[in-house]
Amino acid sequence: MLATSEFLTHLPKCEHHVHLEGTLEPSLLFQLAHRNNIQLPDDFPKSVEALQYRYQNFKDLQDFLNLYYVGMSVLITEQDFEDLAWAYLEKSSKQGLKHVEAFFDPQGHVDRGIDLELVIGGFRKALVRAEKELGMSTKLIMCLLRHLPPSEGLATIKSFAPYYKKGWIHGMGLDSSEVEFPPELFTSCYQYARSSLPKEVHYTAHAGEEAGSDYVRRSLKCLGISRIDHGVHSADDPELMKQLAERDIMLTVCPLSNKRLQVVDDVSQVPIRKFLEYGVPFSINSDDPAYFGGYILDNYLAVQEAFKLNVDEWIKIAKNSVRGSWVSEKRKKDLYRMIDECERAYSTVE
Ligand code: HPA
Ligand SMILES: [Zn+2]
Repeated sequence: MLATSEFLTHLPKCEHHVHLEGTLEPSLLFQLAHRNNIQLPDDFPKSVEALQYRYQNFKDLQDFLNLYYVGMSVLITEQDFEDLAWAYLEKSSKQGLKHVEAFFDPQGHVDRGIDLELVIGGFRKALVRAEKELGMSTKLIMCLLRHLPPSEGLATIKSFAPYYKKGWIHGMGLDSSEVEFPPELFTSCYQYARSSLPKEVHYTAHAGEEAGSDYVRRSLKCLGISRIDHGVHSADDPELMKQLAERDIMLTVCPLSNKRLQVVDDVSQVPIRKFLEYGVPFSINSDDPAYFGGYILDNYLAVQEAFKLNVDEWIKIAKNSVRGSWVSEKRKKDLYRMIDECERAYSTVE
C-alpha cells in the first residue's frame, strides 16, 4: 500500500542531522539583527523575501556556508540561542518529531567573542523545555569546523569537556567545507576526544556530501566514527555499501539539502532505493531547514514524491532511524511502540 502524506505526518520521526544555526529563519534573523544592533554586510539581502530568494540559488556547499556564517552573527545572547532552538523544536514537533540529535557549531560563536556558556546554556534551555512540554527526547552534538586548524578543534574539545562531563553534550561531529579538508586532518582531534571525554560520547562526521565515497571510507578508517552524515556518495561504491550494511553504520541523509546545494539535480537522484536494496541503514533529515526549504516532514514528503514508497518501507525507515539513535533502550522501546501504533491506526483507517 502506498504511503500517504497523512500517514507520513503522523509517523514518529527521529532527526539526526540538523544544525541548530541552520534553523535560523530569515524573519528571526532580521529580528535578532535589529534586537542586537548588528550591521549585516552591505551586499546581504535586505528583506525576508530577498533572503528567501537568495536561498533558492546556492551554487554549492561553500556558497551556502558563506551565508550561513553571516547568518549566525546575529546570535548574541543566551535568549537568542534559546529562541532559535525553541522555534525549531516547536515547529518540528508539529511534524511528528519525537527524538532529535542536534548539531551546533561552537567555533562559529566563540571565535566571534560569544561566551560558550551562553551558547550551550541557551540551547540546553530549549532542549530541556522540549523534553518537558513536547515529550521529545533530545541530544546535542558539538561539531568541529573542518576549515579551521585542527589545533583549534582540539582547544574546542578541551573547553567543552566540562559540558560533556555534565551530560549536556552527547556526541561530536565534523562539518563545514568538505573537499579541501580531508578527514585525516582531524584524526588527532577524534583520538584526543575518545581518550579524554566520557566513554558514552558518540562520534560522527560529515562525509560523502560533495566529496566522493573515498571520504566516507577514510572517515570510517581514521576517525573511529559510528555514523556518517550525508554519505550519499557511498552509493557509488558497492564494497563500501556492503561494509556500511554489515557494520550497521547509519547514514543521515538530507534530501532537500542535497537538492539545494546541487549535490543532486533532483531528490529522485538521492540513492534511497539503493540504500534499501543493500540494507544500508539511513535516516531522513533536514540539515539546515531554514536555508533548504523544508523541515523534517517536508523531507519525508519529498522522498515520497520521488520514490512512492509503501507503508512497510516507511515503517522500516522509521524503525531504522530509532535503532541508529543515541538513546537508551527504554526510550527506543517507547519509540518503536509509537511507530507500531501509527502503523495500526493507519491500517484501520484504510
Ligand atoms: O550540509 C552541510 N555540510 C557541511 N557543513 C555544514 N554546516 C551546516 N550545514 C552543513
Ligand atoms: Zn550538515
